[in-house]
Amino acid sequence: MRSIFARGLFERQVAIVTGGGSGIGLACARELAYLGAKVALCGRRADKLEAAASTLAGDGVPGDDVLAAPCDIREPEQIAAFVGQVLGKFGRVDVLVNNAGGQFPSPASELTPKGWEAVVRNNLNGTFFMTREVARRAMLPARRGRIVNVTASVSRGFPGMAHTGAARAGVENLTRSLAVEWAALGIRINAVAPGSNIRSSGTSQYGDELLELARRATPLKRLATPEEVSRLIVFLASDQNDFITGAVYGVDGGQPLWGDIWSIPEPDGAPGAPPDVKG
Ligand SMILES: CCC/C=C/C(=O)SCCNC(=O)CCNC(=O)[C@H](O)C(C)(C)COP(=O)([O-])OP(=O)([O-])OC[C@H]1O[C@@H](n2cnc3c(N)ncnc32)[C@H](O)[C@@H]1OP(=O)([O-])[O-]
Ligand SMILES: NC(=O)C1=CN([C@@H]2O[C@H](COP(=O)(O)OP(=O)(O)OC[C@H]3O[C@@H](n4cnc5c(N)ncnc54)[C@H](OP(=O)(O)O)[C@@H]3O)[C@@H](O)[C@H]2O)C=CC1
Repeated sequence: MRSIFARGLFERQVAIVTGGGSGIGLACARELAYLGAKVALCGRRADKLEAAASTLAGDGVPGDDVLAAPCDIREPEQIAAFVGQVLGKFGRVDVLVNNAGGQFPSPASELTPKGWEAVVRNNLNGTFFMTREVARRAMLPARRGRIVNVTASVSRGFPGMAHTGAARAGVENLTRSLAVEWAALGIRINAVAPGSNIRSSGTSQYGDELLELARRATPLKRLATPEEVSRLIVFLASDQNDFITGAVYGVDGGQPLWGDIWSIPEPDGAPGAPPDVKG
């Protein structure tokens, strides 16, 4: 485990990382723990969380400084129980990384109400309910806290995954609203938007073909690691960040600026045909 930040940066702090069992979330949890934080991870699958706890133990993090417990962020009762567990064990929450999320590819016209809702609940509702719970029970009473929402690169829309595009855009706007509502209350809240070019447990499920397409559509012409995302999240989550709030940062190698980032059919009509202008 390595970090560009000084050991002890998060000494005596407690950090929740949702989706901390894999990928970007696990990279954040490892870095935060390396820098001195006590970390609480959640996800739906207990086996992934157990493996993550073993990884942290392998990094030399004392078992007492780690809590890894199942919690589906789509279920507000599970969020309340999880936050209660964290407060019961550690007594405070200084950092919340809302990283859990995901979706499935589908043409918008094929999305069922259930599929749409599953993705909006997973990304927008879950992020808000976790944030609200942590803020009310820990950060607002303490008048301090750092929240980082992990979204996705959706500034050009997300054709082929409209549900997640809408949900992530919702999280970005939520980030701005809460930044202002809670600015005077010691809380800073920002968002980090990875491109589809981070090689992780998440993107591996989309296959090598998509990752190669993403690489080619990236001006920097390479994929990134979860650790390259986590170091920005960790900075925004630290007390060293006091003057940035309500911001959304891409970690994407310039991908939103150029190229086709996602393989879907051309819109209806002959590719390249000029619009049918009458008159
Ligand atoms: C590459 C681009 C950049 C992004 C990268 C990343 O994000 S990396 C991170 C990537 N990591 C992740 O994405 C991980 C997290 N993502 C997930 O767990 C899922 O995408 C989830 C959010 C839909 C929850 O899933 P779940 O199984 O718990 O959900 P549920 O049982 O509640 O079902 C609700 C309804 O959703 C529908 N539906 C579901 N799947 C599909 C599908 N493949 N196909 C079609 N439809 C699908 C279906 O209608 C289903 O109802 P049904 O027909 O069954 O009655
Ligand atoms: N890698 C990339 O290129 C990109 C990633 N992102 C986003 O970054 C975040 C991390 O992704 P990444 O690490 O790559 O992928 P992963 O699939 O490895 O990470 C997603 C994590 O979220 C957890 N999770 C998903 N749904 C829920 C839920 N309802 N409740 C609790 N936990 C949940 C998963 O655990 P479990 O299965 O146990 O629930 C998993 O640990 C996600 O929000 C993802 O959408 C966005 C754009 C690009």
